[in-house]
Amino acid sequence: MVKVGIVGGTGYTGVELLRLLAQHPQAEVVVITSRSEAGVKVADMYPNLRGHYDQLAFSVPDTATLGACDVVFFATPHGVAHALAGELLDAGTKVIDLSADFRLQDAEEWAKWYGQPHGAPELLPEAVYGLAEVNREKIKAARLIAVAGCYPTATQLGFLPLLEAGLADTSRLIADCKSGVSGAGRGAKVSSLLCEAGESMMAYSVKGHRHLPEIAQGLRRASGGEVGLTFVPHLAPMIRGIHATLYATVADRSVDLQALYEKRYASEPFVDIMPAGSHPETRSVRGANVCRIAVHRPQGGDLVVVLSVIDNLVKGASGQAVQCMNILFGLDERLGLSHPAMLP
Ligand SMILES: NC(=O)C1=CN([C@@H]2O[C@H](COP(=O)(O)OP(=O)(O)OC[C@H]3O[C@@H](n4cnc5c(N)ncnc54)[C@H](OP(=O)(O)O)[C@@H]3O)[C@@H](O)[C@H]2O)C=CC1
Ligand SMILES: CC(=O)N[C@@H](CCC(=O)OP(=O)(O)O)C(=O)O
Repeated sequence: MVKVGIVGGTGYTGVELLRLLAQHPQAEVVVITSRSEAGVKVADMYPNLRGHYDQLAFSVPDTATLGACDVVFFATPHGVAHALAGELLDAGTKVIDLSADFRLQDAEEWAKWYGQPHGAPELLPEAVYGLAEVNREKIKAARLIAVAGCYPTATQLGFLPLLEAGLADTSRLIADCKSGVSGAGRGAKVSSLLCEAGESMMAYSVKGHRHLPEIAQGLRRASGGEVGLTFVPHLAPMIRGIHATLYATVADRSVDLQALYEKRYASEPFVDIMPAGSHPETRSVRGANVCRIAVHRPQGGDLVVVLSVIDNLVKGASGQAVQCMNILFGLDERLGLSHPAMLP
């Protein structure tokens, strides 16, 4: 059994980790932290977990207790893992960080986008970007994993086959993405209220969103050169889900894009290339660790449109983190993650 600790157990990604790990046959959550709910039993706060974690209670973060775990997940706001990861790694505990603390390789770029100095630049060289579909071998040997962000997961998985094959004009890529409101976290915010987010939709951070450098970093790695990316996120009136509509110019009209995508992801357990002409819905991945992709070339022209959907809390965060844990500990990658999505 892998002994698991979770820092930040009361947020949406923390409780989603608990839900997924409740069915994991080879992992046991032994520590879960919350400063505000210390002493409260997990199943008293989250009744969906009754019968699964009846003895487990929140405790204040303590590196000695967390350091006795095999792996610690950080489901915390940006900056928290910077402060604690080093001590845990020294204690021999693996760290899987769901925040963006170690996703950007350049500490100065991180500071620019996150508005604070990077708190642990010395750990950046060993941090492995947690997107199994590009980094599986590195994840196997990692101590510190920076789980890919939600928009970056949907966007990178959608663009990768085109970029790796050198088919797209990388100077002009467009990612038009919609997210459910749970992407904003559980903290109270006016913009997350039902009366603000329901029955309405809006773009935000068009000038520059902090996921732009993360996506661009991944696309540069895939294409082997600079990329020109326009990324526009939108808040959509749903709870879970990301829908990415991706645009790229592919001058060679003879390429069989369906075959290209099917081949690229043929051995990936969590990427589903849908039949030609499909329109994947976010509800088809709700609760599941799956990215469903459809590739289109409208009117047979130069412009390729890729549709990519994930559940932001599963393949975009906690499911992806469990997938990384499975790889890291030499387990079957699908453990705890093979359930289908919820419909309706
Ligand atoms: N929501 C989403 O769809 C996605 C979120 N993420 C990332 O995952 C992380 C968590 O997100 P989410 O679950 O939405 O976050 P929330 O804001 O909902 O939850 C944050 C959790 O962190 C704890 N926490 C806050 N400050 C500290 C601190 N200084 N030290 C220790 N614990 C702290 C809180 O508990 P307490 O204050 O009681 O200690 C709480 O349990 C974020 O970095 C987010 O960007 C990544 C992908 C998708
Ligand atoms: C709808 C919404 O607000 N989404 C969040 C992104 C989700 C998230 O938490 O970002 P990380 O993956 O970097 O952790 C945002 O735009 O800031």
